[in-house]
Amino acid sequence: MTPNQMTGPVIVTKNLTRTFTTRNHTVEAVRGLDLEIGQGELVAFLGPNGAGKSTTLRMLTTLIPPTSGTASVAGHDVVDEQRQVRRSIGYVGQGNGAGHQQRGRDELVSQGRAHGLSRASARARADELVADLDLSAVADRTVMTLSGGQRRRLDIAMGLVHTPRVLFLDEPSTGLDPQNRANLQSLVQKLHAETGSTIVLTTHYLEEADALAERVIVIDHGSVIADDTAFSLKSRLGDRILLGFTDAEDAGVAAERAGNLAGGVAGAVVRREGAAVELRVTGGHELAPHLIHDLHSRGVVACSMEVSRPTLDDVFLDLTGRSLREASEGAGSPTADDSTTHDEPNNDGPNNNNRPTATEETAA
Ligand SMILES: Nc1ncnc2c1ncn2[C@@H]1O[C@H](COP(=O)(O)OP(=O)(O)OP(=O)(O)O)[C@@H](O)[C@H]1O
Repeated sequence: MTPNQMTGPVIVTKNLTRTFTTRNHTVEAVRGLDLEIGQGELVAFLGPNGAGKSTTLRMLTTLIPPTSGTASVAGHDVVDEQRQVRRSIGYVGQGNGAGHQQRGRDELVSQGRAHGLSRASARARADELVADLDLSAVADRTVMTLSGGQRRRLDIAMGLVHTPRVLFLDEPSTGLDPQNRANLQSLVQKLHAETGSTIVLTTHYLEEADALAERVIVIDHGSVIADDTAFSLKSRLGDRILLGFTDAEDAGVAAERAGNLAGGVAGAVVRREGAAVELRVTGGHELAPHLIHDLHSRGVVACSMEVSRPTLDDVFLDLTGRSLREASEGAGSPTADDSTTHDEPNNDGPNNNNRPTATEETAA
C-alpha cells in the first residue's frame, strides 16, 4: 500500500441519480448511488448491458451532469468544479480517442501539450508511456495501422499523459481477443502497482472483474446490489455440488441425504428439480465424496457429479435471479427495456451450468 492509499476517499457520490427522457419514455439509468472509493483502490463496476455503469462514469468524469444527487472526484464537485475534476482524472471511453492519421507517439506528445506540458516534457512523458504500455514497436506507426489491443493501450497511455490521480476506463477490453485482454489486464495491474493511482473500470466480463479488481461493485438497473472483494462476494455462497440421477426418486433420496450431511453447516441450501440436485455448502469439496459414499451405501448411484467453486456469475444469479453472462450476451443495444429476467425452469439436468430452479428448496 502506498502512502496515497492511506488518505480519505477520492470519489464520493451521494444519492447520485441520472435519468434520460426520450420521446417515448424515461430511463432511470442511475438510481441513488452512494459510493466512497479510496485513493489507490482498483475498482470494477460490474453489471450487464444497460446497468448504468457508463452513465456513472460519464457523470464522474463531468461528461454529463447528474439529474440529482452529488459527486466529487479528488475533492472537487463534478458540477461546480469541472475543470479541477478534469485535471485530476484520466478517462478512456469506449470509443477510440486517438486520431487515426497521426503517429501514436505524436498523439501522446500533443496530448501532453494540451495538458500544459512543455514540448520537452511532453516528449519525455510520451517516451515513458510508450515504454510502460509496451508500445515501443508500434509507437511510430500511424494509429490506423495498429491492432485493436495496441490502440487500446495507446488510449490508456493518452489517459495517463498528465499523471492523473484517478483513471477511469470504460470497458477497456471490450472487442479484444482473449490474449490481448489478458495483456491489458496485466498492464492495468502493473500501472496500479507502480503508480498507486485510483483506477475505476467498467466491465461485463466476470473473469476480468474477478482477476483484476480489488473491489467489485455490482450494478444492476442503476443501483449497487453488492460491493466487496470478489473473494468475499463468492465466499458467502459456498461451493456448489450438482448431482444428476436417472430418476426423480433417487434425486429425492439424495436431496434428503445432502440435507442431513450438510445440516451442521451454516447457510447450506439444497435444491432439487426433477432428477437433479444442487447443494450449496461451504467446504463442498470435502463433503462431496462423503455424500457419494453415503448414497452408494443406500443403493443410490449418481450418473453425474460436478463440484465447483462459486463464480461472480453465481453471485449475480443469487442476487438477481439472472445470469450476468446471459444478461450481457442476450442484450443488444442497451436500453432500459432490455432488462429481461432469465428465470425459466431449467430441465437440462446437472451438467448444465445453470442451477436447478427452486422447485424444491430447503435450508440444510
Ligand atoms: N443518452 C442517452 N439517452 C437515453 N438513454 C440512455 C442514454 N445513455 C444511456 N441511456 C440508457 O441508460 C441505461 C444505462 O446505460 P449505460 O450505458 O450506463 O449502461 P452500461 O451498464 O454502461 O451498459 P454497457 O455495458 O452496455 O455499456 C440504458 O438503459 C441506456 O439505454
